[in-house]
Amino acid sequence: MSVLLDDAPLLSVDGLTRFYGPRIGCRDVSFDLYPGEVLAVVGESGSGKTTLLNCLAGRLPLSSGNVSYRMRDGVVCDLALLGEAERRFLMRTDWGFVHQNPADGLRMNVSAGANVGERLMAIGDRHYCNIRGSALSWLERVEVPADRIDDDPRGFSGGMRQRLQIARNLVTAPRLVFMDEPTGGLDVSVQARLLDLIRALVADLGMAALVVTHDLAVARLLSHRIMVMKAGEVVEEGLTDRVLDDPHAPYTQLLVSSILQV
Ligand SMILES: Nc1ncnc2c1ncn2[C@@H]1O[C@H](COP(=O)(O)OP(=O)(O)OP(=O)(O)O)[C@@H](O)[C@H]1O
Repeated sequence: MSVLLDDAPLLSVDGLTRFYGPRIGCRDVSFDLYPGEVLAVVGESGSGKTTLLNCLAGRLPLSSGNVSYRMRDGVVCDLALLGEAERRFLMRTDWGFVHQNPADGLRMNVSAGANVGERLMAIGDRHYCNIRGSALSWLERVEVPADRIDDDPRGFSGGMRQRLQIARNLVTAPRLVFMDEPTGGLDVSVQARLLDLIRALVADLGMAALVVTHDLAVARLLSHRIMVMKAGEVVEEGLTDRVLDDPHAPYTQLLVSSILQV
């Protein structure tokens, strides 16, 4: 995949380190993410992918390092200095977070339409007809049948729930979306359709995304760039096709040749 990049990074990460007591979660991770760019983070279980994602999304405090984000008005903010209310506002508007388990990202006891509409209300939309109309068009976009708009997601299949979670996240046109194993736990055929959908939406909306996955095929399909982690540290980073076709680090070579089960 290729992408035309803005010249200033959206997210800049410098020396991000997170310990759990004496145990390393991730150490000295640095990278820039540009608008419209999709970065995959891969590595075997315990390599620090989730820790990194949670630190970036403000769900875990850093032990050291710095994460800065370029706001819509162009101002670059140190995320550690944002207040809780500002961070929550960012999370509801300019960012999305797609969880592996849709139940973690949806309100399971409210309707599909309300799940999507709620995010619009968070950015100030109060007009019922507009909200319902946008919810309906997003449900169509993610291939949830329109006649399910008033049903709650408890009655949805795993794939439908995940598509609804994606609609809920994308309805506010976020500039950055974090995805944690977005197709994990789904049947292979459901995964393939969902991946096509995510790929098309990310490209259409021009969002940046950070996708954590243990599946190199997912990384290949979705990402422009890939970062390979081992034992909490980045061992290789580069354009996805280059890294997967010509891995330099011995660990990446093992991953690619599937000797390691990630
Ligand atoms: N809450 C915690 N308390 C203590 N150690 C933790 C905690 N969460 C993660 N760790 C440790 O941090 C390291 C990185 O774990 P992390 O969950 O980030 O890896 P991962 O690559 O996301 O793994 P998986 O793919 O299995 O989710 C591991 O050694 C793990 O045991």
